[in-house]
Amino acid sequence: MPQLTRHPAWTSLQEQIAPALETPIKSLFSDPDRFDKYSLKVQNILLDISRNPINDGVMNLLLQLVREAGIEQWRERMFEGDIINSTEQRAVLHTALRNRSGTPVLVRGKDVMPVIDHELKRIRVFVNAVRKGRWRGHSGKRITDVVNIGIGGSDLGPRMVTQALKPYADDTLRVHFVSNMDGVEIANVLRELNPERVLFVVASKTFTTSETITNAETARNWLMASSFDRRAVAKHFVAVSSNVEAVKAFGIAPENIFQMWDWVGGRFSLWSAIGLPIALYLGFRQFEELLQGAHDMDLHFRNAPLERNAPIWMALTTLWNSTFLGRSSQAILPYDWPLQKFSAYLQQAEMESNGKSVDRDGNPVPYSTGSIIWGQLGIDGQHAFYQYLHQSNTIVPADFIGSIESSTPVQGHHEKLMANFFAQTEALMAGISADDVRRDLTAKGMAADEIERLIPHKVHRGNRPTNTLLLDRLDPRTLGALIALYEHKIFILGVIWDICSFDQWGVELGKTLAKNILPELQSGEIKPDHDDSTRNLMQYFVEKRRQLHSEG
Ligand SMILES: O=P(O)(O)OC[C@H]1O[C@](O)(CO)[C@@H](O)[C@@H]1O
Repeated sequence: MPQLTRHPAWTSLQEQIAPALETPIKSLFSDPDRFDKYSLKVQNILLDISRNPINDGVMNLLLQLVREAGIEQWRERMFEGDIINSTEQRAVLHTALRNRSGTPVLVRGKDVMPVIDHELKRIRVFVNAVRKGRWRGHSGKRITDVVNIGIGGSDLGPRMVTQALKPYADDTLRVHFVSNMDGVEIANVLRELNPERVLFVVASKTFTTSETITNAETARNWLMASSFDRRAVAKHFVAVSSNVEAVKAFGIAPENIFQMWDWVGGRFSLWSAIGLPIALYLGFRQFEELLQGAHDMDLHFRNAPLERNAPIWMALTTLWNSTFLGRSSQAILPYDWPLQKFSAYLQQAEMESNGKSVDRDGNPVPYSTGSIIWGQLGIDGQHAFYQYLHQSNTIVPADFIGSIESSTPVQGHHEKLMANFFAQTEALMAGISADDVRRDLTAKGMAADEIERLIPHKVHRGNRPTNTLLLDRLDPRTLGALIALYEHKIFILGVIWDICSFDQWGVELGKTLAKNILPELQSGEIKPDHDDSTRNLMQYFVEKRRQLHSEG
């Protein structure tokens, strides 16, 4: 498979860079059909990409490029369970986890749907038992609180979704999340809980992740300290993992282990038993709705023509803005309070997947790959970093996500929120010229010399690209579709960039070094083979710590 730069469309697109940078986006709207051409409705999501520096010629070339990169073949290979995670020799089948169509999916000739359905059934039975009070704590009390212990993909998905769908939860169970190695987090969570009524879900695909195992051990000690016998673990701990032996060694009974498989990447795993906290919190039916929404998006991605295919559009706008126009970051800006964690979730999904610099064959790629994903709730961001978005010299393409109906309507709020939503994307594209500033200030009666002094500060150059995603409302099905939309975008970009989006070797080196450093911090004997800075800092840490301890 040739690298991106060898495709004919790559060369043609290079010639389009200068004109795209010189052409104001708003001038592209001289085409009266632009909005219709560059917006589409998929499930309950209206996607508008018209405010990007992309004209019809560029769009055609981008579509040619994605075809030349073999997206149609790669897409089928993914859905069909082919081994496309080449460095780990694995299939990539988060789509099978939400396959509601009843069709088989073969991995190395074996249908994986029966094991997926079996595990889903186990989740349903377990969730119903806990929620209805048939599954009780060791002392016979009803479970009231679920604590998910996991990190990265074993945390961010369930954490984001449970928050996003809070309006759909009842009062049956509370959920809490512990991911951080800093003991402050677990201490804060445990302080609020009654050990007789807690269910811990230890979520770790590998069950070797040091943060998770450390937190799980602390939770188990806390449980034991409250005068329970060891058998209590069976009623208060379940695990989700593909490493059954390690979970058993930890002391969790085999019947309390929910399975995941090596063909599910951690950051794509909320559709598996990693979603257990979601199902416990919302009930199994709502979890199924989430799966259904994602499956509907899968069908759209698989079947809609590339010309009007939402994940393809999302990928192409990012590709054009980043690899071609050099805009290396992308802001995710939800105007839906429940989507608070959405940018953090996408940060892992996209940056862990596409932050690569060699192609599938290990050759360096001569172009930038994955964007820097960041963001927060848009309305709060307006009072924090939007100044930068509007007037700095760095252009940050942004996705604006809002809903037509609030999932928790409160009189007088939603229109005001959405007025800001529409205003910001309009301002980012259109800006305000010196003439307009002059006219405004003159109308306000300001003195001419004062006006001229202020003009350069008040001008907004505009021309900043945005995508708008307008949801009917943030319900489980729509959220499922929204997440799947971004997952496919990530996949498509990986195909175009010719990188392996499904491994994450870049997280390993730091983990290995931390393992080596730990005994040195514990013993206080710092080895000479660190670089000077690391050695001196560790030495300072050890000595200062000793001193602080001795001072009490
Ligand atoms: O589920 P596990 O195996 O504990 O891994 C947690 C996270 O750690 C990572 O491997 C990165 O360190 C992620 O890819 C993963 O989501």
